[in-house]
Amino acid sequence: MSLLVNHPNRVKEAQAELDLHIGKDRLVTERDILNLPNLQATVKEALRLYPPSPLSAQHLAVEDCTIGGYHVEKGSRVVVNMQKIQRDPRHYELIPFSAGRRGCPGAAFALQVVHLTLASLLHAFEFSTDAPVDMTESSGLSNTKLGPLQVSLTPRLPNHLYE
Ligand code: HEM
Repeated sequence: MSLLVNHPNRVKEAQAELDLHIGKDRLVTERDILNLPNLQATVKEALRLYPPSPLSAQHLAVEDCTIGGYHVEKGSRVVVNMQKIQRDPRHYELIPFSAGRRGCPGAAFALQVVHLTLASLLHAFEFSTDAPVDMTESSGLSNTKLGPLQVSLTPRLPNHLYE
């Protein structure tokens, strides 16, 4: 949402897609998400630039192995810097939920909730701020904005849909 507020044209694009597929006479439902490629791309880009978990969990090497040309000794603990990889054009991969056998088992559920929440907010409200949103991140294992997001919301659907 913070990224979108800083890119008003992308908000307009996302809202145009919502108005086309859903209209203004009803609210978004989970079934609509498949028809919203622009919304899905927006979520992917936000997860690429600001993965909620920038580093993977620690993974223990159970045997000697080679990763990307580096020798990893049995017993080593390996942490993957996913945020760095996602921003590096030489190694670009979209892996906000990590990957492989120990990748996030909640990924499908998380995406379902994020898509529906973002779509519902964009469909139902216009967003405005006095100044660009400060994207400074706090330090820590999870990726949190240093300051809260403060925006003014204006309804953009008929009154009865907010009852
Ligand atoms: C946008 C939301 C979420 C993101 C970005 C995320 C990301 C991650 C990441 C990066 C890992 C580490 C995987 C690894 O190191 O290989 C992880 C692990 C895990 N996540 Fe999520 N997660 C999210 C939401 C959820 C939800 C909603 C659930 C449960 C309903 C969940 C349950 C778990 C569990 C149980 C693990 C540990 C898996 C294991 O060690 O085998 N996550 N998640």
